[in-house]
This record gives sequence, C-alpha cells and structure tokens, in this order.
Amino acid sequence: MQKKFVIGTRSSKLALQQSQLVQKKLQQLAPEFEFEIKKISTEGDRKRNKQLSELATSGLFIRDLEIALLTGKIDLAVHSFKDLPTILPEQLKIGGIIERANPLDVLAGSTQKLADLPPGARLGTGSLRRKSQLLAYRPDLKIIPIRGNIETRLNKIKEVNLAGVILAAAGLERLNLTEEITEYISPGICLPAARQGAIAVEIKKDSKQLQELLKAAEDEQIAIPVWAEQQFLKKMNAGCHAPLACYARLEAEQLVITAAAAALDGSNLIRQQKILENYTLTTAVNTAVQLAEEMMAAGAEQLIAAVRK
Ligand SMILES: NCc1[nH]cc(CCC(=O)O)c1CC(=O)O
Repeated sequence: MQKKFVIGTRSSKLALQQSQLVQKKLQQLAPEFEFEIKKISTEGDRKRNKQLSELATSGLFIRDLEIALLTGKIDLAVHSFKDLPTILPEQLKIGGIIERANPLDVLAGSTQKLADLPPGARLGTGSLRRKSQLLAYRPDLKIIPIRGNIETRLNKIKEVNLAGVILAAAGLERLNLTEEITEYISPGICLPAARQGAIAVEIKKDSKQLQELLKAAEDEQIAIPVWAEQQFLKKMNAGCHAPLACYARLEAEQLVITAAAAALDGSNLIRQQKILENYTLTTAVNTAVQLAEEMMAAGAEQLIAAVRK
C-alpha cells in the first residue's frame, strides 16, 4: 500500500494555490498518508519518450504534467478543469473534481461598470468566448487581445490603456485579488466557459487508492453540474478556445444548463437552456448532450467552425 503521493503542479501562483488546496483536502481526509507537491517545469524532458508525448496530445503544459503522471514522477496532476481537453490520454482519467470557485466572469480594474463604460471603451481579453458575447451585448466596445497570467493581464490596463480587463472570478478570488473586481458580469451577458472555476485532479486509471480518496473528497453537488458542462463541450467537439459557453447550476431540485455560442464580431448569438428536475449524474449528462444537439441544430457549429480552421 502506497503511503506517499506526489501532487504535480504547474509553477504559476494560481496553479500552486490550487494544488495546495487539493493537498490540504486530501491530507485532512487521509492523515495517514503524505502528500507532497512537486513543480513540473514547462521545459521538462518532453522529447525523451516519443511514444508518451504522442499519447498526450494536449497543450504543452498539460502534456508535461501528463507525461510526469505516465512515467510515475507524480501520482496526481492538478489542473484548472477549464484548460483541459475533453479527451485525455488512454491511461489517464479525472479522478475527481475538487471545489469550484465562483464560475462567473468579472470586469476587473475598471472605474465603471460594464453598462456605464463610455462608447468605444477598450476592454482586454484574449478569450473569443468573452469577446464575442461582449460585442453581442455592446457592439461599440473595442476588444483588445491580451495574454499571460492573471497579474500580467491586470498590468495591461495601464500598459496599453484599457478601461478594464475581463477575467475569471475564480482566479482573482484564489489569488486574493478580489479588490480588483469591479463587477461580476451577469451570465445573461457573458456566460462562463464550461468548467470555469473547477479544479480537476488527473490520475492514472489504475490508481485505485487515489481514486477512492478523490471520490471521497468530491462533493456531488459541485461535480454534477461540472460533468454536465464537460459532456456538453465533448459533444460539441470544442475546447476552451472556441467562442462557446456552457454553465450548469443547481437550483433547489433543478439543474439549469445554459449554453451560448456567438459570432466573433457579436453579430449573431445563439443561446439555449434546458431545465432538469430531480437530476442525477446520468440524467444531467444526458441533458447536456441534448443541449449540445439543440445548439448544433440552431447553427452553433458554424459559429465555432469559423475560428477552428
Ligand atoms: N485560460 C486561462 C485560465 N484558466 C483558468 C483560469 C482561472 C479560472 C478557472 O479556474 O477556471 C484562467 C484565467 C481566466 O480565465 O481569467
């Protein structure tokens, strides 16, 4: 029986914070085990095992963490679920969804709320999902593409003279930067990305001990809506770079799932919602798949394909 587990993490502040949260949760649940955090560098030894890197087809950093998992350097990989592709390498799986912070997008670093910004105000975001929905709401806005980690993006406000930036509430809350939040943007204006704010822990499929632990750490009230969003995205065959949004929330006995897709210039926006009574994981996921089918029937595929290339 394994007594010590290594948690692999990216080395960004946000990634470390999320990994510490997972470490704390698991440590509380299983005080008899040791959970150590290990930073995995982006450079890594990516090219050392060609077969493994071919298996892990995802983004560069995710791939390094997955290679570390597959080669036994780490036992768990902590990710912002939003950034993960919907299809994982054959030997890996999501062992559990640990916590979801506020799933909404925010306007940050602005002196005015979104509705009060002057015509032509410059807002920073690198996300096509945010850009397209914001333009559908206010075609006059100037959307300036920005990249980098959260603090880098906040710094862009002064550097390139922006009225504010659009970010995930989750990142700012986890980094204790909530004082930068001007406004939580209504999901009726900017629907969040599928899985936004949720932390996913990836493990090897044969890690029985860890699987049990992570199941015990999971709260199904949190996990069910997130799995529904994941299944929606998978059915749409899209990732976090598409101008596509999906947000599921529990309201009493109901699961409410909303999806949106928009043309990049905001000239067209498709929005659909489904409400499920007395949800279970299975019915939630099935409803999400139906929602994806309705979105496609309404023409969402063309909007997504416009930027897929
Ligand atoms: N792709 C960037 C990214 N990936 C995860 C987060 C933090 C929020 C989350 O955990 O979903 C962010 C920043 C942002 O979207 O503003």
